[in-house]
Amino acid sequence: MIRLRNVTKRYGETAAVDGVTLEVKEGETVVLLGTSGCGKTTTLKLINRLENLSSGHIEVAGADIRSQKPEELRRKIGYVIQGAGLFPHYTVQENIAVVPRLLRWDKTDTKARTRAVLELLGLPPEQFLFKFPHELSGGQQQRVGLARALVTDPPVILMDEPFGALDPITRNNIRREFKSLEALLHKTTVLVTHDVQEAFELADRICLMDAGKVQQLGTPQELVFQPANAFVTHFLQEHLFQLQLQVLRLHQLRPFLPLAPSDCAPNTIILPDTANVLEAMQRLSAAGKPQDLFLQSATDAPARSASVSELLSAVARLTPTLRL
Ligand SMILES: Nc1ncnc2c1ncn2[C@@H]1O[C@H](COP(=O)(O)OP(=O)(O)OP(=O)(O)O)[C@@H](O)[C@H]1O
Repeated sequence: MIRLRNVTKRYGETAAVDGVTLEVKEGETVVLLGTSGCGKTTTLKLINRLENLSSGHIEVAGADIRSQKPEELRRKIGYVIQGAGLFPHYTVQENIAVVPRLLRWDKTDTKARTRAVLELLGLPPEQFLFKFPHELSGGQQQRVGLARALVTDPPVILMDEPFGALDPITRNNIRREFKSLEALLHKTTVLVTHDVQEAFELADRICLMDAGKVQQLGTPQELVFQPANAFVTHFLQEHLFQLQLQVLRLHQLRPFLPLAPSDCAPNTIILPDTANVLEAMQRLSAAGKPQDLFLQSATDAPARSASVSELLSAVARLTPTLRL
């Protein structure tokens, strides 16, 4: 759906983006991750032509971006920026209608679609349509920003630090909601963040950048267990144990876990074996007393159960097998 080939952007002598090759498949979420100044935002802006390429090629939906007018290209792309970027003197309704108005949509259609998209994002229209941005919380503003990007139902969404301006708790909550949003499920998405946790939570694949170059493009599990070079190892080091637990699914631990007893204790925590190990640990520790976890499987594989220590020792036995 989006293809970057050997993309470079120079500002004078500096290459902000330096020979980036990257493909984002239809329906996939790729997260551009890296420290400040590594070229994430510039890469995003090259895709929707807010910046022009110095060299290389970018295709969106099979067509070279330079073969189409920027307005035409941007019709296929929703863009969400940090701090939502709402117009302060426009109401929520007017903010969301900006693009439909440019596209000369029928007013009744725009209103209906605006209401639908607000509902989708958990903002009851009767309560929010006529509010101004300063009357909204940061999280609500962010959702309006997302509504604005989604209102024309574009196949591609670009997001630049969409949760960057929020406090950590709101950020976590919105991120969780956002992940389960039906409206975003099938969109081809490129999201920029410098937050490692956020990248690992949201990405199908992560593109880790440094100094304008791609250091590794891979699934979260590949980055953790098969880092491409010393930079990747060093970048993830601080969070490594948590990331390992986050990328491992319970079903991967199956061979190393005891068979469940035939009678499941009444206070057992039941989780599907597609859940990640971190979630399982969090559930077990939140219980406040020793409990067992029961793994529920969609297949008819024999049932497994585990205590915290059994989970940890299964992780220790599995992880060496995942390294190159
Ligand atoms: N318009 C510009 N003119 C000159 N240099 C620029 C311009 N835009 C970006 N740069 C430089 O290009 C490099 C990459 O910037 P970019 O904004 O893409 O990084 P980033 O990874 O998104 O950083 P951040 O997380 O801080 O937003 C930086 O060194 C920046 O100073």
